[in-house]
Amino acid sequence: MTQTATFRSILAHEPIPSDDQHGYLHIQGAFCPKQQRRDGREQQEEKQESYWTVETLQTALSRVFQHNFASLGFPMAATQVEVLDTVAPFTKIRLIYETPLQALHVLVVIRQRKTTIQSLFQCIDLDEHFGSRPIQATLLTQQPQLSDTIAWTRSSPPKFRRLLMRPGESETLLQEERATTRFVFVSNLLQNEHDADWDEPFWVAQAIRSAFAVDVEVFVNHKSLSKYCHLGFRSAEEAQQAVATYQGKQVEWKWAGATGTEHSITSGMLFLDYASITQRSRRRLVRGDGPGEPSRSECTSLTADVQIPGLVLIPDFVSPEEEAVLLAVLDGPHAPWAPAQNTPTEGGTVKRSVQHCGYVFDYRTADVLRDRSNSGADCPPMPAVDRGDKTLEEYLGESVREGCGWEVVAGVIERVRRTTFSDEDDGEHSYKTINQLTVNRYAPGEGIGSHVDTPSAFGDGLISISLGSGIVMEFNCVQEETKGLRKQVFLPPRSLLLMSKEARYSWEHMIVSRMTDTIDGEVVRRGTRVSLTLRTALDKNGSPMACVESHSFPPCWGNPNLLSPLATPDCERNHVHAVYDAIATQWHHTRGKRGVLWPGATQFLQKLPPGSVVADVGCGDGKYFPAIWEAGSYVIGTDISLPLLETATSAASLCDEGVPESRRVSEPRRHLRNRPAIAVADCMSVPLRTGSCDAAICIAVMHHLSNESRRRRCIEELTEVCI
Ligand SMILES: O=C(O)CCC(=O)C(=O)O
Ligand SMILES: [Fe+2]
Repeated sequence: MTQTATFRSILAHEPIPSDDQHGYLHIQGAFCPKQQRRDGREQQEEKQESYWTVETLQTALSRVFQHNFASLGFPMAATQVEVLDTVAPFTKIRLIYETPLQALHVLVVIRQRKTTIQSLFQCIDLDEHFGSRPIQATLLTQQPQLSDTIAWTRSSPPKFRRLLMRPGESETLLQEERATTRFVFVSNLLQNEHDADWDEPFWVAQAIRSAFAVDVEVFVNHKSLSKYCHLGFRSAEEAQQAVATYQGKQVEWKWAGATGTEHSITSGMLFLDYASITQRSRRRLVRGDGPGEPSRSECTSLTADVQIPGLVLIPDFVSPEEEAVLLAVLDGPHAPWAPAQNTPTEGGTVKRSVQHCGYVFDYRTADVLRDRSNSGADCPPMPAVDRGDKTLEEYLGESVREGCGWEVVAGVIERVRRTTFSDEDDGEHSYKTINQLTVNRYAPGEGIGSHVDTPSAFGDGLISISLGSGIVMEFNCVQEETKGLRKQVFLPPRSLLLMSKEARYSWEHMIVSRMTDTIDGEVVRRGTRVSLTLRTALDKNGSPMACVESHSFPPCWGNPNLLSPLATPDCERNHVHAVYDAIATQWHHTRGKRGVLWPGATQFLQKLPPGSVVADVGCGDGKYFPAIWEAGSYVIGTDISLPLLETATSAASLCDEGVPESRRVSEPRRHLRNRPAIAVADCMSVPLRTGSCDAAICIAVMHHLSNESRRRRCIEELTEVCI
């Protein structure tokens, strides 16, 4: 779960009518039908095309919530259902119940059963495809005067300070309030971090409210329940009073559980501080994006007008024919889209699809995964040209004519490396060290959050080629003097955008998630855009990483085995297989024949019923064969090293010369050893039928497998031959 997502569990963030004792429940999700995309993933229906309106949704939800649906376990009907959003995908719904306790019951049902939007609508026989994610449910506070829309951002040093601000508050006011805002951060909530009862934000909120004995909003997130929370008091004075009273004290948290049982636990020594302002919200204030403020500036299509030093737009960098071939391979049915990854910038996961070549960019850590042999860091190499005597353009032309998609990707990358970009102030530059490609696919409505590409991960010179639909990219200045300045640039299809120097480091770039762009006054509907982002991944010293490339296509990424454990990594080939092949004979004489076995393994073998068939995966020179035979079982041995297996079959291995007495096979069992059943095989793919063995052993093999997915795969294989 990402930082932003954790704040989903904020309690009490919506103003509600002040009248009564009703219970208010917020449910969140995408309450709008989804289309199945070609790649099988879900896509929210485009709002313009959807028949699904606030009214349809309101009617459907009323049917769901104004009945007691036994199948869903809702214990009571809501007295009112309100759709709070006015546009698809309608994410916020408010349910009003007769009493807070009723609302609480429904909350518990939704959370415990992980109720999905699909299951909600299924029960009224709505024949549409909705999301399969659990609904998020939040109980609303009874203190309407406290809440406003609140902006949270990630922590910035000092660690626990967070912003809580109300729209319309001026920066000066916030600055003044800084010392004593009405918002307070409280840490050390628990003496014992693992207090089992304290596991539900609702109880936490209840206990804190009753301990502070004044109306207070409680902001907790699931991950930090045991550690900290934020409190919103009605005034700075009340906050001040609370800080003075509770600083360094221990308090007794008391709450009534779902069944009414009283609970109580003791806090740690509380630490309280006022919440502070973060940069992001400051920027919002500077650029005046609050309610009633002037709306966004219009987009200019020419970078010349935009004037961000280091920003260069080259129209028609790829030809329409090249574009068609590129789209066919990158966005076709076999496009190797990576699994969704977490990104803290966009509230959970990257919504658009992404592919990486060369090195994976990890959105969770905002860093490049430099060790390609780690699990999750495995991705196709950079496609490279192999053009013989042809010029690059001849090679590209031929590849386009023959529809060789990967060759065209490789050729275009090479064209970028050879392009010289000129800069009035700074002379000429080219980016020959490009070693990383990220392909982004933006369906209409999808975008990318505002960011500067991690400077320690990528060098100067970020290049983005747009294919398919054009799009407006927005630039937000983060340089101190001009912070908050914002410019928009239209990136036409087939153009190349270079962000270098100031444009790369002092401006964030983003693509707003929306269905249309306003380009020079005209509203233009977005289509699907596929972009190629080319960058130079850096090592920890800031030098370009090696370019991992291949000119055999398609690069080894037959999706869905993008991270296939089946391919033997070079490190295993060179440092395991080759070594055992080379030392097989010595190994057998110095290790195998000495017959030193692991007691755990021999005990296991002895416990097997006589007559069992045992797979010895990675059997090497058959060191365990005598123990298996001696236990009255049969063995089938496999190993990747033929020389090692040869020693298992050699006369030497079958006679007892040099073998300690205790490891020799007794006379009645000798016949078993005459013809050991062995095969050269990779333990990633054991050539034995499912369930054909009674037991499997795999001794001193696992540590030779160089990543987690390969180790897991080996264990799966072992299990499979025995089921
Ligand atoms: O799609 C683009 O043009 C930009 C992508 C981007 O900014 C990124 O992947 O960091
Ligand atoms: Fe970027």
